[in-house]
Amino acid sequence: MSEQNPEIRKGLAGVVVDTTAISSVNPETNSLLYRGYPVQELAARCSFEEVAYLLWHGELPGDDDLEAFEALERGQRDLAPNVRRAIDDIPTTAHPMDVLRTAVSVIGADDADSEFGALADPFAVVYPKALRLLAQLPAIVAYDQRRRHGLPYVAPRDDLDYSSNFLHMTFGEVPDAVVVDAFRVSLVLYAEHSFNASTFTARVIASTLSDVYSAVTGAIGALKGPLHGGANEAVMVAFEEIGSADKAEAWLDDALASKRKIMGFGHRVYKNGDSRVPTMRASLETLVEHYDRPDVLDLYTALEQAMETRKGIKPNLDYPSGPAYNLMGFDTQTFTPLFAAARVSGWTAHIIEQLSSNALIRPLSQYNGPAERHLA
Ligand SMILES: CC(=O)SCCNC(=O)CCNC(=O)[C@H](O)C(C)(C)COP(=O)(O)OP(=O)(O)OC[C@H]1O[C@@H](n2cnc3c(N)ncnc32)[C@H](O)[C@@H]1OP(=O)(O)O
Ligand SMILES: O=C([O-])CC(=O)C(=O)O
Repeated sequence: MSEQNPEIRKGLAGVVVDTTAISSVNPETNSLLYRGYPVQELAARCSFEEVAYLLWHGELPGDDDLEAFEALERGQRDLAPNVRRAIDDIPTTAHPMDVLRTAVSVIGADDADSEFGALADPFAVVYPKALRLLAQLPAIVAYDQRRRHGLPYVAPRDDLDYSSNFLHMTFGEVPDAVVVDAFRVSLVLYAEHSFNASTFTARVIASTLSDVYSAVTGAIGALKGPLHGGANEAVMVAFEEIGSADKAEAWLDDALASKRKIMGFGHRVYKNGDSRVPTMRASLETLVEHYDRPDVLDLYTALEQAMETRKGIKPNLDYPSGPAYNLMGFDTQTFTPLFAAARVSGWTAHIIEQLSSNALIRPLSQYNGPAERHLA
């Protein structure tokens, strides 16, 4: 690369910026591996807790490891009173991702030992904070949805697994097993995806030796955008705009004519379909059957087929997860915070990895402003 004619890759498209042992996204084989395991196998057989453990530790837990891990996670699920007060002070006109971002900041400001420190052992420094955030994000997300409906905080239950407790704290009861299972699958699929925009944001912030909470707060900000995690919310908005399957084609033609991006379709890395979609679509199908809502699947399929015909672009994970979260009873604006609650496992695994072999992330740019000039 010469200074005169540097190769510029807008959006870092196709640029390999570092190595990672956490996950591998393989568009050629349409596969996604977490620490070597296909995500479909993990989604079929593992709890979200086991997957978070795998991402952080590099191996699946044995029985004793899992028991100890679950005890730690279940023991820290409740929110401190000042975090709840901070949430209460935020107007309900604020987006739930803004609430989540703020609540994580408050948790970080409460941690008297928030700095990375000497970095002799990044895992030892980051892991307890990562686990605390993983345990507390459901309480923030659930409470925020409830207060918007005038409902009180529901205390966590330590006899429930992560997914069941999350739903219990949101809805005040644990729904049928089929619903809990679809929710668990979504969390496993959302947990990790290599150097996506929010994870890269977390790594950039970690690379300056800032702190875990700043890195996670920044990642939440990056995830909020509709080109990234915000798309699951935007999918539902589009479904509501369309209304029914018979209107999907006309809606799409209008949207494309006005140069709109169709949310939940396309991907920077997968150009021939997102490896996670079939698994999440199968879970959506179980929900459609459970709630007897074939209209949802009809609309899903109609828009997917129209998009394939018009643009040849396939859905990403946000496409099936949006309607799935809607059927479960989550508010549309709560969808991206659910993504964040799962992805905090991946973000923090990457923060540990970044710190374990750190280099300040600071690329170059080519200047194209005015030539040197001087004050008159
Ligand atoms: C879990 C996740 O975060 S997955 C991503 C979630 N985001 C979305 O669903 C938002 C909608 N999708 C998009 O905006 C894009 O597909 C992105 C941002 C995800 C990927 O973008 P890129 O890799 O930069 O692809 P790019 O934007 O260059 O698209 C290539 C072409 O396909 C078109 N295209 C890509 N996605 C879409 C879409 N969803 N709707 C309409 N056209 C699209 C682009 O307009 C572009 O067309 P052009 O060459 O005529 O200009
Ligand atoms: O990898 C990406 O760019 C976006 C994505 O699918 C994810 O973060 O899950």
